[in-house]
Amino acid sequence: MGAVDPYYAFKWVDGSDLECAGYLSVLDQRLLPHKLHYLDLTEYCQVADAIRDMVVRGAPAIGAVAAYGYVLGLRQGESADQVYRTLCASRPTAVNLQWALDRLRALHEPDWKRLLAHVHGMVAHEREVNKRIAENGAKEILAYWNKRSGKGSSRTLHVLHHCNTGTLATAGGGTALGVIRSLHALHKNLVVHVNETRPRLQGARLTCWELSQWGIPHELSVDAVAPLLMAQGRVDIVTVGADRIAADGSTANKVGTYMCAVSAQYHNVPFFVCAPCNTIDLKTPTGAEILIEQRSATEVLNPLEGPPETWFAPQQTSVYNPAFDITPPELITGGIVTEVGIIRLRTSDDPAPSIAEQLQRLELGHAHHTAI
Ligand SMILES: CSC[C@@H](O)[C@@H](O)C(=O)COP(=O)(O)O
Repeated sequence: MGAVDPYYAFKWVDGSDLECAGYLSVLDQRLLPHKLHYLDLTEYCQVADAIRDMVVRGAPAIGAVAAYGYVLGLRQGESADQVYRTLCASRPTAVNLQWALDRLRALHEPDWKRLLAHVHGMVAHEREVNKRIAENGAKEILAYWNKRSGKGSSRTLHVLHHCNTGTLATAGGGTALGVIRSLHALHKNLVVHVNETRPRLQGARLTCWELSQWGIPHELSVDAVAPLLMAQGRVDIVTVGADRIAADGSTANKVGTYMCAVSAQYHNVPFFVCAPCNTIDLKTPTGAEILIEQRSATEVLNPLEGPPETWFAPQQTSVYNPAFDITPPELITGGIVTEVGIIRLRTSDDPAPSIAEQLQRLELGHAHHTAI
């Protein structure tokens, strides 16, 4: 899958002279699918605001963008601690953000230009990681599909996807959507059922847009339709991304993921989580310790930010708006697709080694494989 998209979620633009030392260009995802508009960020607080306001979103993308924000902060002469704290607080659930900032801070590198070179390296690595996730996931799902429907079967493969996990959400070609894209290259007869993903509609606005850019057939439904689609036998597999995976496999992802996983298990549909290894947070033992970001009531009550007559509910309505939910490991029946291979989750009738053990083994195997 060597396709290059005509758009990007973020890009560092080098300065041409001493007046302009370079800046971070980010696609304003709030305006999609109607407008492709890029913002130029030169200060770390602008980066923190862009992450908080979801100009840029998606766990791996905000990790990379925060890393560039850290460089901008040091270039401004701000203290490393201050920049770290501000960026870390911008969105708390996705571990990639903290992971990237921890790595940069640990370098104790005062020269922003050297740090910038380091961040470019991290982003290039993430791009490779995305490619491998896409390859591993497509291979795994195709093997499952061939077994189920007969090798070479031209039957349509129906994939359900929640939220957005494509180029827009990552530093490369995507996680779960990257898998779908690779799968589509191998098995043309594929349809993606896209959940609209209330309240911010990442599925409707972003995933449908990316799938149409890529020429992949898709159909949009409101989130609550997912269990019915499964009951009707119209979903063969579910693939989602992840914002943080605890040591026991519990997965924080966009709210609505858990509903899909419960339903997938009930209907015997394999459920795959696709994520880079740096989304696995072995320091967090279970899902109960994952901090779930709470977002504003406005997102639910008045998403168009219009006059009172366009509000979706009475103005005083009290709102609970968690951005993510937690899917327990026993519901991740397909496994976790990473760049080093597939992690199998412990189920009651199929005990598997811990995630830490599997990760270590897969990483060793991967290092061996790439060395030869
Ligand atoms: C590629 S990443 C997985 C997740 O980051 C994605 O599915 C998701 O939940 C994004 O949430 P968002 O709130 O849009 O940042």
